[in-house]
Amino acid sequence: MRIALIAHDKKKNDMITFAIAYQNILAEHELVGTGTTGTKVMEATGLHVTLFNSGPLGGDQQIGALVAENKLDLILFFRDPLTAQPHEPDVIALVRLCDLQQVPLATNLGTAEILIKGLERGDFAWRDARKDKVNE
Ligand SMILES: O=C(CO)COP(=O)(O)O
Repeated sequence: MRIALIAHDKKKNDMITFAIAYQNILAEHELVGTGTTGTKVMEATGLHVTLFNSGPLGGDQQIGALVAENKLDLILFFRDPLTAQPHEPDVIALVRLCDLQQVPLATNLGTAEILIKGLERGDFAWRDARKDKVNE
């Protein structure tokens, strides 16, 4: 599965803690991420993350473009609900595209834990049939 890792600044520690805790599961999958989040996850875990731009510089939109083509299977996007983001429209657009393509999306640590355990259990097998199929 191809997994996107994104975290707003105040949620980056959550993402690093999560990536360390579930490193063994994440290692079995292809990881992509926004610039700063992906770099921090690589430094903390040694896992490889394909990097896109930083979120405010278009990274969310680049990841959204992959979702639009149904090329992502899981998005872990830890949002900060207490800080205004200059690129809020990009954030909303990414969430919308996940809904469009039925791509599982966690916007907080609690949901991410449940989804990653589901991933380990094989609950994402249905994605194999849908992968790369757009708007069906
Ligand atoms: O802003 C972000 C998501 O909206 C995250 O971007 P960075 O990982 O580059 O900080």
